[in-house]
Amino acid sequence: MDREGEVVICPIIMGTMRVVLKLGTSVLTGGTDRLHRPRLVELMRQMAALRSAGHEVVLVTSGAVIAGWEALGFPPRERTVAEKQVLAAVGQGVLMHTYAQLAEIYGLKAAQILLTADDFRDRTRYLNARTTLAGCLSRGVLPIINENDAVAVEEIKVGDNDTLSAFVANLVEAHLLVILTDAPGLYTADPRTHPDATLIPEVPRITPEIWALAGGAGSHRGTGGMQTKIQAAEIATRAGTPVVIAPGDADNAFVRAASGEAIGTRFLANGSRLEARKRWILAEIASGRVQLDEGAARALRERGGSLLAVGIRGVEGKFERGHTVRLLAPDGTEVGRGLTRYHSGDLRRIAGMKSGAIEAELGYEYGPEVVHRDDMVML
Ligand SMILES: Nc1ncnc2c1ncn2[C@@H]1O[C@H](COP(=O)(O)OP(=O)(O)O)[C@@H](O)[C@H]1O
Ligand SMILES: N[C@@H](CCC(=O)OP(=O)(O)O)C(=O)O
Repeated sequence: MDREGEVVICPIIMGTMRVVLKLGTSVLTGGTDRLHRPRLVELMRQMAALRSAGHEVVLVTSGAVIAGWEALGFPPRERTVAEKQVLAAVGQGVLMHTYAQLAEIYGLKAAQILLTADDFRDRTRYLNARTTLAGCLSRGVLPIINENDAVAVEEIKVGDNDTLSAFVANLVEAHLLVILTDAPGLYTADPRTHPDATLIPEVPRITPEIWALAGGAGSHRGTGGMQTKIQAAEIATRAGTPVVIAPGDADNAFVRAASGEAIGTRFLANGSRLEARKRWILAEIASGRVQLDEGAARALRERGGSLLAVGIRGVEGKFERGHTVRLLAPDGTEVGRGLTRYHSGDLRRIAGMKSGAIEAELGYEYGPEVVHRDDMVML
């Protein structure tokens, strides 16, 4: 294999970039019911080309369930959760073995990292995952991530790998997230059902109109269709990471997207890159909702204040101290997200109270700020 020649086709990108690549089932199968090996070879070649040009690549890959289907011979459709988990458990091994072999061809070592929602919710696990990923990258190892489907039940799952890839992009503070799929990008409507739909090359901001473009779940093999891809773009761009959704079968698609070439749809970063702690707050799955009154919403938005109990009108959901909650203005818009210092039961009791009354009500207090400014991300 002419590796030298292949590496040359990666155009020069200034500085070192850390790029997260997400490969959906649709790309890995090429529309079939099994892993499409030639396609995997080609994608690994592109990852190796970026690495050789001095960039860091983190792969988030689907494909465990489909590989399990290939190995065991029964399809995932209409199977119980336990049966799908068997497919994923068998398939993940096959998938990883395939990647490890391909990586070897290009002189790369691959590492498997399986994550679930708890790894983003729990600060210690989050930091552990970050350390492992950083260690892999600094040693030139290619981290290959999937959801830990074999053990994750619905309640603790991220649920789809588009969202997982955005969480990972946050975790590693990526400069770019590239999502390769079987569509040429975001279209004005689902191109499967609307042949006259056209490509949207750039999305400066994710508005309700953009959300409305996403049809339901995509192919019968994929999980979330375009909806979860827009959700991923929203999570990543809010933290300052641009996102490209591009066709996995296009020539050199990953390298071109990483090089800034116009391919697929590019979602521009929303503001500057967030600091690491705030990325964690954004990446975390919000456990509850706190409704603010007009004055509190204004204090947070205009004066950069912390949230005090007196400005809280209502509390929804069950959450512990230190969990992320959504902060909602009276009109229902999300003002921001932050780590709460009081659990949901306590917060219901002290909502609307002046700070001085908290201790008398609860018998203790964790300070006047329910969500401190330093633990908050404004949206
Ligand atoms: N507005 C849209 N633009 C492009 N594709 C869309 C749109 N709405 C829905 N889709 C569907 O999303 C599918 C890709 O999602 P999915 O099947 O989950 O792929 P993957 O396995 O790559 O995650 C496309 O095949 C397409 O049919
Ligand atoms: N974790 C699953 C894939 C879940 C998923 O989101 O799939 P896809 O929509 O194809 O990216 C698997 O490995 O089969």
